[in-house]
Amino acid sequence: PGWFSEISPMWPGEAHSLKVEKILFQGKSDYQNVMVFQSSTYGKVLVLDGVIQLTERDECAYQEMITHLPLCSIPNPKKVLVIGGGDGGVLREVSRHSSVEQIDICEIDKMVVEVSKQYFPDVAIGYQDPRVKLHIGDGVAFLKAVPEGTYDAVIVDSSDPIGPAQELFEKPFFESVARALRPGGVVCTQAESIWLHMHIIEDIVSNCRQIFKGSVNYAWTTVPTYPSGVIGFMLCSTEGPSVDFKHPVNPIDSNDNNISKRPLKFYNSEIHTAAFCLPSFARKVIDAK
Ligand SMILES: NCCCN[C@H]1CC[C@H](NCCCN)CC1
Repeated sequence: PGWFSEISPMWPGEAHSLKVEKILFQGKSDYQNVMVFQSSTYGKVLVLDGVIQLTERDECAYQEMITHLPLCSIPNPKKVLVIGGGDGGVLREVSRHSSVEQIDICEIDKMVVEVSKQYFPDVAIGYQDPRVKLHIGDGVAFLKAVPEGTYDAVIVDSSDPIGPAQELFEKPFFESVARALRPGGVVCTQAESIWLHMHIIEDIVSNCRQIFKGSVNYAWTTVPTYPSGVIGFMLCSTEGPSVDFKHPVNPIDSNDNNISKRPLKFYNSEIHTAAFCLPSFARKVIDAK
């Protein structure tokens, strides 16, 4: 018992804390320290290098939004690639889309997959979908090997720019995503917090505007256990059939066809549209022409 505090140079001077009931796992993979603990009020918690990745109580807000914001914005997603997302939560959400035929996932750290399957079965259930193909490796290398125009959607469910995910925030990676997408294809990336990282977001937006010639939008959601309580996403489309991210064209089917059989806890079409409404200090930077 005691408290876990998420102290990081990425959010100086502040730290979100969770009361710990029991530490369930501690290990060191080839890439990072991995820990799982039972919290008093948020269920089990996954921590990588001291940074909270997900809790059982609020992971729905992140996994549902990062998945359905892109997939509900195009009429008939068939081929989807997940970069990162080793916990399997995004796979669980992608599986709700019956139009999807192929789900590739490229996760660099095998320990994250194994630990999630053991301690977060309701998250890792996504791996049970027969359409899922798991590749353990570096997302940048994976994308280089992908034939041009392969995917309808790419979801970049990364950790933060300090550590293994650093290159997933840089220009060459965005260029390789654009090449792997079909015309009018969409990408959704984890894009930090408007309260903490406006400078990182500014760089990401500027790179995306140069690379993605369709639309480029920033959306955000609330995740109480992420620092500042919010996290954002970059939604971009390649040149081709236009994509209006703010008005979903592909509603989530009824819940009978998804692997987890559980209903959506967070996402709906109103919150989809609302997610793109930004406070003035953020809109000034993000929508700057
Ligand atoms: N599938 C869940 C993966 C979670 N991705 C990230 C985990 C770290 C988190 N830090 C938040 C830092 C402040 N923006 C961002 C999401």
